[in-house]
Amino acid sequence: MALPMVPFSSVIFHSFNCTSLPVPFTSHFVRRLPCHCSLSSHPFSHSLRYVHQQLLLPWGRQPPRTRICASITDVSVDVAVEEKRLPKGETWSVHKFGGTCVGNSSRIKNVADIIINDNSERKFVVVSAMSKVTDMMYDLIHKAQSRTESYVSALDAVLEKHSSTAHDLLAGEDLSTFLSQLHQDISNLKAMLQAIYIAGHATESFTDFVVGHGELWSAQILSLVIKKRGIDCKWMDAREVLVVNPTRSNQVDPDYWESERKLEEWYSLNPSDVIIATGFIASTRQNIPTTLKRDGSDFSAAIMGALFKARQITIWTDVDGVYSADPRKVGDAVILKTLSYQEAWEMSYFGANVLHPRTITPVIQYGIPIIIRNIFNLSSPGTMICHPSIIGDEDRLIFKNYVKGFATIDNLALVNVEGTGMAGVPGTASAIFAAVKDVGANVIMISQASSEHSVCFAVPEKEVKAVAEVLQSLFHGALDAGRLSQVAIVPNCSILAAVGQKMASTPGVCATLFDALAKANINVRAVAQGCSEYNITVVVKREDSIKALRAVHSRFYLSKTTIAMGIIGPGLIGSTLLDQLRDQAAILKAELNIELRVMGIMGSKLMLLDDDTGINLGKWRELREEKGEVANLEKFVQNVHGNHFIPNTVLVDCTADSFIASNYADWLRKGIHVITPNKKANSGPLNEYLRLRVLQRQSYTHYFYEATVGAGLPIISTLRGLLETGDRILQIEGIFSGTLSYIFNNFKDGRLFSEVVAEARDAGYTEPDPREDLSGTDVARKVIILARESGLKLELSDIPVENLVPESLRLSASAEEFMQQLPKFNQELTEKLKDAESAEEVLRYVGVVDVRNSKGVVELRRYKKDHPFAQVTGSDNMIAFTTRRYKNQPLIVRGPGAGAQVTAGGIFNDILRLASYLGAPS
Ligand SMILES: NC(=O)C1=CN([C@@H]2O[C@H](COP(=O)(O)OP(=O)(O)OC[C@H]3O[C@@H](n4cnc5c(N)ncnc54)[C@H](OP(=O)(O)O)[C@@H]3O)[C@@H](O)[C@H]2O)C=CC1
Ligand SMILES: N[C@@H](CC=O)C(=O)O
Ligand code: NA
Repeated sequence: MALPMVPFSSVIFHSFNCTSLPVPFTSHFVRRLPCHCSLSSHPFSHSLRYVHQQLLLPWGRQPPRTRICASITDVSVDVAVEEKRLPKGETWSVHKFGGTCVGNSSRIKNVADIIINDNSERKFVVVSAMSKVTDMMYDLIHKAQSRTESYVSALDAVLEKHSSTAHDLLAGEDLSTFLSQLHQDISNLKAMLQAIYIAGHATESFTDFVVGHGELWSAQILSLVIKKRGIDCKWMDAREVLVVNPTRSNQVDPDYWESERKLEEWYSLNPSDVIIATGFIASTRQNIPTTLKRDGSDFSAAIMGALFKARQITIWTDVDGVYSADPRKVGDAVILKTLSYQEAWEMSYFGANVLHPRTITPVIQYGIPIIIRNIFNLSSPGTMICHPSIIGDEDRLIFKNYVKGFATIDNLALVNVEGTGMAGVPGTASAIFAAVKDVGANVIMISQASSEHSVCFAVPEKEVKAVAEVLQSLFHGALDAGRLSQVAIVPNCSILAAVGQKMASTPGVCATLFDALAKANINVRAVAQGCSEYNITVVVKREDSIKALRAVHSRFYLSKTTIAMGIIGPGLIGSTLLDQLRDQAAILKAELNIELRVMGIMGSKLMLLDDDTGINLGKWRELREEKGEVANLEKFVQNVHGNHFIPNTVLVDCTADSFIASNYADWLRKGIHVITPNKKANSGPLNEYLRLRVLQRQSYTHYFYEATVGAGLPIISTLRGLLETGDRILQIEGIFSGTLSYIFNNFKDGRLFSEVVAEARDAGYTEPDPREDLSGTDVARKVIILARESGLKLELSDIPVENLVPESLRLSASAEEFMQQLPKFNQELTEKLKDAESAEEVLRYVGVVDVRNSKGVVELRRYKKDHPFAQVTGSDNMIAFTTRRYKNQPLIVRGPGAGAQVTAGGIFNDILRLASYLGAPS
């Protein structure tokens, strides 16, 4: 056969000899061939035009994408039919709009806008039924088969919903065409439901036929709305194209081959740049209507995307994208910009609101990206699920973070089959899981110790009873004989899964995960790491599930340390600390990724609580006035620690209160870190102190108290450093009181003692009650703290103290009264000063920890004017460590040892130390 000249490029031609043209071509062609004319007598062009016209007739219209050319010889006409095929690939994008997106008239309009406003490429649009319609349709079936007559009124409601939507959106011929189709469908459905009502039963295909109508109507309405706006647009009943085969597990597998063939056929008859198709519904090979089951419309979009080899598929929904964790559980969860197909797969398995895993399958082989976007927030770019190779450089870096998201599955139980008889016995695992399958339980995670002594797996809590019974009965012989020691059930468990590309093969990921859990005081019951490398799964107690999720999320994914803080005692030091936190917050966040959120501030009378993103430190004082409530320590701790989204809690005690200090042990036990400048706990009863230390060392909670000695000066840390590196402390001697240092540095040149004390108090050096300083008790507490730190087991009462408070003022009612009375006693101190001065000496109030002799002392001493202690000025502390290494020349730390700024700075430093212990970058 001679082929015609083919004037078209890059199109597919079928060539026919006119004698062998298939029906309907041949019949039309031959029938209409004018018998009066001989083909050869026609000029070529005329014949061609004629053949062209004739061959188009079978379609009854002009298919613009079908062109025919023919060459005519004396004996035959060679016809080439250009079957302009479905243009595939780059030029198409697939969009899927879920039920909420087309939930009412204005939303349908909005969808039309989205489609129309972007004419950059051809669009294949899959729509679900209007929201709630599928449920309404299932309800019709349910009512009819349970012989409830209200199916008739329920059907009327379906009719009303669609007819009123159509009236809102359409007019003229479009409206009447749609309404007539709608009425026709409704009357067919009525007949069908009546049959179901009579039979009291609906077959699966009847059901599928009925429920699929929601999509038929929404697709028709949307296509008419778009057409009304002047866009050429076709609607597709996907049952004419999508062919699926049912599987045993009540799912369906797409028949791509057949679907593609049907799609091309459909398209050649309905060519258009915008196609609106029904989601959810399909046909079997036998042409019986069926559905794609759960999440069917997403699946429809993915299959169509694969058939078109679309550039991308956009799933329009009502969330901004895929979150790094369930945002209802983790307030800091963020929208992921990208996810690999496998990551999306894993996330959805673990219950994240991503896509059903089967939705991803059709697109993987073509590497078609799926974008999840929020129709109600077009400014959000959404989450792209794609092959890692197509992610841009910036995102690729994020990809390298390895861990993408976290999810939990609750209400599980662990089953642990254990015993020596399992090792090396082939078939044990298979027997276990065959039995589990027989009772219909779903195994969610399996872990077998390499010693083969135990197989442990997780099943839904509601299935565990049956599993336990079947295993007990299966293995009762082995249990009786002792080959198996137990079939144990651990109820109330949850699974926490970390998902990320290559995560499982990257050094340090597991360690960080477990470290985050340990630091949040969470016990791990079982572990499984999929060989797929996309997932690490741990089993934790149900009640720890959210805490575990938050701990790993904040530690890992966000790589920032978020700490919930409660500040107790917003007095001089506490409020200065709050101001410092306020001023430094942005820098900490930007440079160290540390986020400190003050969730509560409590004084002795009022407290201010926040349970969201933390108290605004710019106006906490006003907020306390406005919203402050009666102080209640229990409620305060519960609010700060029980906060929903932050895994780590620290309570900062800025009081001088013994009762508050007596709670530390309880807080540490609860996993709350404690930081304080309050000396009461460490200088209180020895047994309580020792208990606190043991408790703290045994847990993963931290207790820091640098500011208890020398305020912001590094005294405790220096001592710790010496001890931990193996030095031995011989003596610690120093000026430990900022107040007394200030007093004796300024009590000269004829000044009055009481006047200088008042200055120290005004400067914020003194304790809330200055008698604590003047009595030497404050220094004695510091001596005890350092003595105990050095290993001495001393009580406060073991330290002899020289008390500078006049006897008669020791019992005066208040600090104020004491200050008023003090001037009466100036003479006594002035005489001591004169004595010292006349011997060319200075007075210094010192404390000594004599480690070699296990004792301490606090007293007012006289020093020669060239002694280092004589050189101090202002509120300086000077602490000299004499050690085995620093024997001839002591290690000296000197600087201001009291005052609001330096003390708050010392506490702040402890907070940052905690953050770095919890994983903040250093
Ligand atoms: N000043 C300094 O240079 C240094 C001080 N420190 C220590 O810092 C701590 C605070 O000192 P400072 O700020 O000067 O003292 P303040 O008296 O100024 O503040 C004490 C705060 O504690 C609150 N408070 C007291 N009892 C309770 C309670 N039972 N429950 C809740 N809140 C309570 C008070 O609340 P309210 O006002 O409502 O009564 C007040 O806000 C002390 O332990 C001190 O030893 C440590 C090193 C240096
Ligand atoms: N009142 C104390 C404050 C620091 O602990 C002092 O004066 O040193
Ligand atoms: Na200090």
